[in-house]
Amino acid sequence: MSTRPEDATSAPVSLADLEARAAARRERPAYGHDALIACDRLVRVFSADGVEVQALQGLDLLVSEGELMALVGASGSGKSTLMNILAGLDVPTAGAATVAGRDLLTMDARARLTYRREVVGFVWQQTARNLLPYLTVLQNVTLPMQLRGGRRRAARTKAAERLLAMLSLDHCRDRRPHQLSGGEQQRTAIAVALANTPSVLLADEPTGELDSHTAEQVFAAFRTANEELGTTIVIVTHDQAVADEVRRTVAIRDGRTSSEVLRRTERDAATGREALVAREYAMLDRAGRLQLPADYTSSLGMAHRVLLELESDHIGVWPDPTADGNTDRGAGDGPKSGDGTTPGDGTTPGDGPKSGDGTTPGDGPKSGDGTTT
Ligand SMILES: Nc1ncnc2c1ncn2[C@@H]1O[C@H](COP(=O)(O)OP(=O)(O)OP(=O)(O)O)[C@@H](O)[C@H]1O
Repeated sequence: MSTRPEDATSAPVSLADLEARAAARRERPAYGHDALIACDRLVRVFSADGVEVQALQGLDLLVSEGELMALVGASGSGKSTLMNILAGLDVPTAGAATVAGRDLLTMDARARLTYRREVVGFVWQQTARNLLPYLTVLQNVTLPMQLRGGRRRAARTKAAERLLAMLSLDHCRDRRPHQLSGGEQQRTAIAVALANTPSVLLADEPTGELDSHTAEQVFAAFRTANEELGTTIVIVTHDQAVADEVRRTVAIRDGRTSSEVLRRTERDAATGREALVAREYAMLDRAGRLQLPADYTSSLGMAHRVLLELESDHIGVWPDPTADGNTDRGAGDGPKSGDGTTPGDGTTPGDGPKSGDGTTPGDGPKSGDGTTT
């Protein structure tokens, strides 16, 4: 049975009730309080030739310590803008962003420099941006340690050699970047980015210029860093193979996080076989906004206005029955159960969670929905 908002009994609210609500809100932990990266309604507006471009339009993103995740999105969706902000190279117009407890909006120039040297490491697509051509691999890796200061030369060399060994680059130690393959250059870039043991490693299209086999090796280096050093890693990528390899892929659309794919290994109860199952989730932002996938809405002719119905365990979304082309159903008819439009009857997108399958609500659509790999 549906529970419409107007069904709720509206008892008078006393001043004491309001005070209790306000106190409960104050005591609630802040948004993203336990995340390593927390972006809260992040906005970045660029002005060029008198025209304003809203590159980020209230983007929310939380990344936990120790995660290895990918960011994907069409060209112009705002990925690089976000990465530049997280790297401390750009400042958002509005919103809030913290990384490892550093407030990215209020840092002064000095704090920003320390942040870039010690808290984040980055790997860019272009090798020229990652490595100094006239230094050897070992010198490239020890340079950030030297700039940070505090360690003797022998300790720096030892730490750099450990990183090179971890990333299978020992043989490249004394070579210059032009004497390395594309994959070795990017793995060296990872070693440089890890030199000062940052909390977060950011990578913008790190496999963009590599063939698939080499890209695999570079991705393996990120995984090694994540597993052996516990570094939190965020990779912007167009490479579906990379996106498929991580447990969490966040999609950015029009300057906001729009959907997430979470992957986990599940064992088939009947066969005992393990399989990687991927599920796509839509993101509900802090203002309660939800971006429905464009292919879902267009397949049902949804535009501008949709009908919502609150059920005990889900919310139904239906095309506006009063819109042109939907005149067969009267205004306000709403989706009645048993009329063939109720979720679960196989006619709604995604078909909703199935009952009796032993999974909890929120598990999302089951195999056969196109998201299972
Ligand atoms: N410095 C700038 N001045 C003006 N507009 C900018 C600037 N940087 C980015 N933009 C605009 O902001 C939007 C987001 O750009 P961004 O580079 O973040 O997208 P992206 O998702 O990284 O794209 P791509 O995958 O092509 O690199 C685009 O419309 C872009 O033109």
